[in-house]
Amino acid sequence: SSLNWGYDSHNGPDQWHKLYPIANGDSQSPIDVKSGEAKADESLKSLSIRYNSDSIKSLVNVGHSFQVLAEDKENPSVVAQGPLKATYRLNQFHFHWGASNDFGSEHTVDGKGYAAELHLVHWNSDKYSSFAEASKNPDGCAVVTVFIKVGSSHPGLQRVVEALELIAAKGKQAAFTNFDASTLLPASMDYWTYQGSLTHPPLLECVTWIIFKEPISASSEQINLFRRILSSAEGEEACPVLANHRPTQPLKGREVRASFQ
Ligand SMILES: CCOC(=O)CCc1ccc(S(N)(=O)=O)cc1
Ligand SMILES: [Zn+2]
Repeated sequence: SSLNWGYDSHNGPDQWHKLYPIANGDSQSPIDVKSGEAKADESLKSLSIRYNSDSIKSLVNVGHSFQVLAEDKENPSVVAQGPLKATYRLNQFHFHWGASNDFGSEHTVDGKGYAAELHLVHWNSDKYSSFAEASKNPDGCAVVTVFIKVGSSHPGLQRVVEALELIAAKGKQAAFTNFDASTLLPASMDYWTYQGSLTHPPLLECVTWIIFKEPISASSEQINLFRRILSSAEGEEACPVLANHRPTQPLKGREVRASFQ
């Protein structure tokens, strides 16, 4: 039976390798970004991000987290350029958080964790016909990543966190439209990039990671609303998702490049 993987001691990151041996692979994510060892690469172009608010459709509780789903068939939201050699379509975005605001991000920078981390998940629609197909290839996916630190309330995030009460229980889905995901991006487009994997099962090594250096801010109340997401279904004893971040993985010789000096 497929392990109902999660983030508890009995089904968490240390157990995943039993059903997903790639967990111990050579190109796993997240990693600790050592800023002094990143290679400044002038050939890295600036990112081209075109998000349109009519491609965002719904919000779903997937048990260990929630996802904002994008319609990725016609007039999609896309990312291109930067380290990418193709156009990648937005499939969904989601967040990772921890039990306290002292940690919760998946990637870290020089050992420092943030309170949360936003992942905007895209797939290579020049070469593949779906996320599932793309995820079987090293050039299949691109995840644009934004660190979230605790500070002032984030206006763009407020619509997302207010909608979470509609999908408190595992499996719940709600309409969520007319949302401009670009409001969640930081002002600076400086980023690090490296080749890695999905950060939870199936842990496929299909991701070009693009990590913005500048975090956005969210209030502790907004981040607290993430923790009201339940891994339990309606009618079951409520089990809040207090944390859903994988520990950093060995770099195993991979290079991290920086788009800035
Ligand atoms: C091919 C089926 O794969 C899935 O459904 C997993 C999707 C999945 C998408 C993104 C990520 S993350 N945290 O690395 O951005 C993990 C897993
Ligand atoms: Zn993620």
